[in-house]
Amino acid sequence: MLNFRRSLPAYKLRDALLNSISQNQVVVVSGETGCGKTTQLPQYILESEIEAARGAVCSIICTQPRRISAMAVSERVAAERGQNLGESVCFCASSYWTRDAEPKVGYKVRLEGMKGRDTRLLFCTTGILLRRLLVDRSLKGVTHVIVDEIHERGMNEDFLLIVLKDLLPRRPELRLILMSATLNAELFSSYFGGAPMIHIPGFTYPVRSQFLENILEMTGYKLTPCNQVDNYGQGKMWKMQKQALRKRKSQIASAVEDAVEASDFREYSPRTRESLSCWNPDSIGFNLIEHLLCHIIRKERPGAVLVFMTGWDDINSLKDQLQGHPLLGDPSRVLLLACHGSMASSEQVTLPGPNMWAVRFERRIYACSDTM
Ligand SMILES: Nc1ncnc2c1ncn2[C@@H]1O[C@H](COP(=O)(O)OP(=O)(O)OP(=O)(O)O)[C@@H](O)[C@H]1O
Repeated sequence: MLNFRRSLPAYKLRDALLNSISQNQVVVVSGETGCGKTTQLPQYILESEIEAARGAVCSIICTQPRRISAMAVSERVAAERGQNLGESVCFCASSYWTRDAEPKVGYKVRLEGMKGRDTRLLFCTTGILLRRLLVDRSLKGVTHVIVDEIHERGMNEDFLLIVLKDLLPRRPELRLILMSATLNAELFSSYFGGAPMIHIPGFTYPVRSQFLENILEMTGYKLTPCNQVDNYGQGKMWKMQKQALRKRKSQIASAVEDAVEASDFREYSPRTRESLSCWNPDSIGFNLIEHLLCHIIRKERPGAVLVFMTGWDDINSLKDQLQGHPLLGDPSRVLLLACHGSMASSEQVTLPGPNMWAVRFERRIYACSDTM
């Protein structure tokens, strides 16, 4: 585990991050998904506090925009530290901490939580920290606040930043660390009076972008005017009709059509060019998704696929369609998972068996890191 932690891009900047945090009240940290911001930086701070003999008095709060990430991250961090959430399994390298006194990792989300007297690193939702601020305006005893995923710009997150900015002059020893993907770091830095920015370079996983034309070329799938209307089942005929009869194009659809027209796609096969000429950008295209999933599952080693949809209706209808497919609907090979904020957290965390594929449907693309 230690070797894995050291292999993450964040580790190379550990000292620089800690130095900057000790010298500045606010620091903005950015880096690509998976570089180790969420799981590592809070631990670096905790470890440096332990090294400075402040482990028993530090209190680090790391906010997450969603319940599922607060819970999953705390579990992961506890596991990396050889702990179970809320209890201590002490094989700390230093013998300084007795079993009971070892600083622990916990989480708190609405109506659920695992934290105790010795919790020094707490993952919680933004809403939980806002609620605490209602009754404890100066965050008494808190030494570090880490606001993660600030680029998502939710109402709660923005409001939290306003409240924290107001609090900082009254708590000069409090440290605020803002973490974001690469987007918008400057914006947050300037909001906090030019706070220093640290960028963690490097990818943990290689990322390749494949656009529609590449997918059509790769899979040989042919789009026709008829196979792009999705089946929402008998009860939802209105949705199919809306798709088929839509007269006014959305702004995005018009922009996409203009871009498609402007490009001649000369390097692609006639089949792909023909498909693109009749593509309806307003349609989600369940059939294309089904075809692509089959292609991935047949060609690649077992793994996971995330499919982002626009809403619960789409998620359910697509899942229904795939369940009837001989390959995708085979529960011994593929685990189909629908995920939505209204579902219980236990339902959202289901793991596939060995050598099985997991295909998970999500509504929000920015939730992908949690799901991974
Ligand atoms: N629950 C987990 N199980 C296994 N590995 C995990 C888990 N959580 C994180 N990891 C590993 O730890 C690495 C760092 O994850 P971390 O969440 O800290 O990255 P990040 O930079 O915060 O990404 P993001 O911006 O998406 O939150 C990941 O690349 C992944 O390999």
